[in-house]
Amino acid sequence: MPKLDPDFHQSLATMRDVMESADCLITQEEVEAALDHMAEQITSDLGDKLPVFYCVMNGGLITTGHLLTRLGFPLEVDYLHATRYRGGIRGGDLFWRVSPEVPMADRHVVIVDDILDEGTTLAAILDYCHKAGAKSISTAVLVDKRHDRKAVPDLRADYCGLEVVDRYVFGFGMDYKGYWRNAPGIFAPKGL
Ligand SMILES: O=P(O)(O)OC[C@H]1O[C@H](OP(=O)(O)OP(=O)(O)O)[C@H](O)[C@@H]1O
Ligand SMILES: Nc1nc2[nH]cnc2c(=O)[nH]1
Repeated sequence: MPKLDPDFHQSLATMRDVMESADCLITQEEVEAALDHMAEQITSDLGDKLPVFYCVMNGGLITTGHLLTRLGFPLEVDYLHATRYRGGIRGGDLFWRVSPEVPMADRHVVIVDDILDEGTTLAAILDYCHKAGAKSISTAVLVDKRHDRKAVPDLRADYCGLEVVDRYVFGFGMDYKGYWRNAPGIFAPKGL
């Protein structure tokens, strides 16, 4: 019989406990309503522009999927992978893992991410889009975290679903130490 790995069981128990004891900040119903509203605004602004949507992996995956199925107009989808938290709960230098494949030049570009926190990630991606010659650049984030530590003062997304308090959050694409991106709503670990 194979030996059981004690670290595995410890991690499983810890991650179950994180979810069970977490505070639910935003319910799935509230997230869905926010996505409906974002989709209406985006449709009205970009519905006749054949835009390209770029998902910021990994966190943007779930927001992008839910948002795109609400958009009833022709669009293209691509992704880019830039990360600065890399499984931790504090941001570091931005690391570009994968650059976009669909060229941005002369296109209406929409960047989709899960969260605008300090804004370092979004600011760097905006810079990339400008340099790549996008015709217009729009940003869509599911949540904006309320605090005064933005990398660029007053940095905002063009389309923002919800605001969250200044706590480390997970769910709907956002991870806690790599886990629980699948949590259906937005949660904060107890005590964080
Ligand atoms: O506004 P900022 O403080 O720059 O943080 C926001 C970014 O942080 C998260 O990504 P992360 O680097 O954790 O990578 P991930 O998408 O793989 O979780 C999130 O998905 C955003 O892209
Ligand atoms: N999961 C997660 N990722 C982040 N990236 C920046 N802020 C956050 C946060 O609060 N939660």
